[in-house]
Amino acid sequence: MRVKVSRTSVEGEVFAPPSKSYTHRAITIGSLSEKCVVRRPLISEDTKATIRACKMLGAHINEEKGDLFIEGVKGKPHIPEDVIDVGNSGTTLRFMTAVASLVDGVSILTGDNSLRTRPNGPLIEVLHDLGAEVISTLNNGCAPLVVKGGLKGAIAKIDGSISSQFISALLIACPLTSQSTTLSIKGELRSKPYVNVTLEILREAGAEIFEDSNHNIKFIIPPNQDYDLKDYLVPGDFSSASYLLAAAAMTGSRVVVKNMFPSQQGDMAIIDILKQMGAGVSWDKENGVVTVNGRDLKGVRVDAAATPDLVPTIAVLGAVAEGQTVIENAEHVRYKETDRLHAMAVELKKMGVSVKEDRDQLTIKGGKLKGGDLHGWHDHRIVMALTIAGMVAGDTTVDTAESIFISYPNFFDDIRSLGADVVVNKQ
Ligand SMILES: O=C(O)C1=C[C@@H](OP(=O)(O)O)[C@@H](O)[C@H](O)C1
Ligand SMILES: C=C(OP(=O)(O)O)C(=O)O
Repeated sequence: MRVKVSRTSVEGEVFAPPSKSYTHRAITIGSLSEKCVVRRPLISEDTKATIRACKMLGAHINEEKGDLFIEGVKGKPHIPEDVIDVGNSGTTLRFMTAVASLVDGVSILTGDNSLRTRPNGPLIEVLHDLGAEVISTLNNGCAPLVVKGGLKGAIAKIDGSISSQFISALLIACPLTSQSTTLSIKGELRSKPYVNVTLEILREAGAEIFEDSNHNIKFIIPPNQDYDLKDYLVPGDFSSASYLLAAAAMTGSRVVVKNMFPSQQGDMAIIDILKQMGAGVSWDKENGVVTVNGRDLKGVRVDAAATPDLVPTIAVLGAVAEGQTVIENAEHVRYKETDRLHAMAVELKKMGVSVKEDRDQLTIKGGKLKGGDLHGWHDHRIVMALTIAGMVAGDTTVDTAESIFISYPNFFDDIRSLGADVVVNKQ
């Protein structure tokens, strides 16, 4: 699928889609509970992968009027009857690898071409230390993964620099084992807010996990716990909303985004980043309403350690801002659906922008964008970021646009409802 984007501004109100991260966790933890209703979940390709995997592991999940009704496995997932295909979803792979480690038997997990390049080494090692056996069939730490259950508690350490999803996965599985676990994080924990999202929902489900952040972060997890996530309303997604807010900021327009209540999402940082860049932004937290008034933007220095999913958005903002934008502490952004630092550098250069790519950062000199035929890299966040850049440049096409179905299926409808001239060509 290819989109053709013409130069346009945006104006109006839109309701942000539900959070992908909260939805994955609510379905997973709901499936490990006895009964659960997940209200207003995100239904997208990635969250469908989690629904599929949880069903394979024994949960019954029905969708009714947009809500998910789950009859769960009460902490005891079943042996899956077939290979679990998680598609493009890294979150699903990491969470289900840990959940499969609780199964009394063998599970096999795989996914699409992109998913099968993503690293899992630290998770595989620590699951082994905790009593399960996980084999990467190609011995490269990537899926396909064969998981032989037997997870028990222990004292273990894990590298936090590649993906926080490893830690979230362990926090979900370990409370259900028969021995206590102490999990220490080696080095810096990147994407930490996502661990806080996990802890928030686990605690809502009644789990007890203690965090000690004195030196390195350490989690102490008592054994033999039960989950009881009864009724969970998924909040709006700040990563998805970032494209709408940035579109207004970049095109000098006014947009109101609703369903933006405060939560544990690190990507709420987009609001401060836009303010620092000079956009007019107000956030009515009580009513969950963010209003952006676009103005001339100036370059900014952003530490992306906690907010990797904002990087494509910040990169296009930097590309139209006056002066230099530096996105630092971003090496983990290379381990996503694609190497997003490289992808954004390549595509912005096609638009005439000066970009310097280092291992851990991008340095962007903002200026005038020129339109072009851009590659979306089969990556939803690259496609959405390039689409809004195209609204400034005009005369732009972006291919592999179907990847928006991974996290924000209504993205083109929403941006068009704000007046953007974006034509979707299904071929
Ligand atoms: O746990 C989650 O829901 C996520 C964690 C982040 O990944 P990493 O922890 O791998 O950086 C983020 O990039 C991803 O989109 C969603
Ligand atoms: C990286 C992402 O998700 P996941 O890791 O679940 O594939 C994302 O949504 O940008």
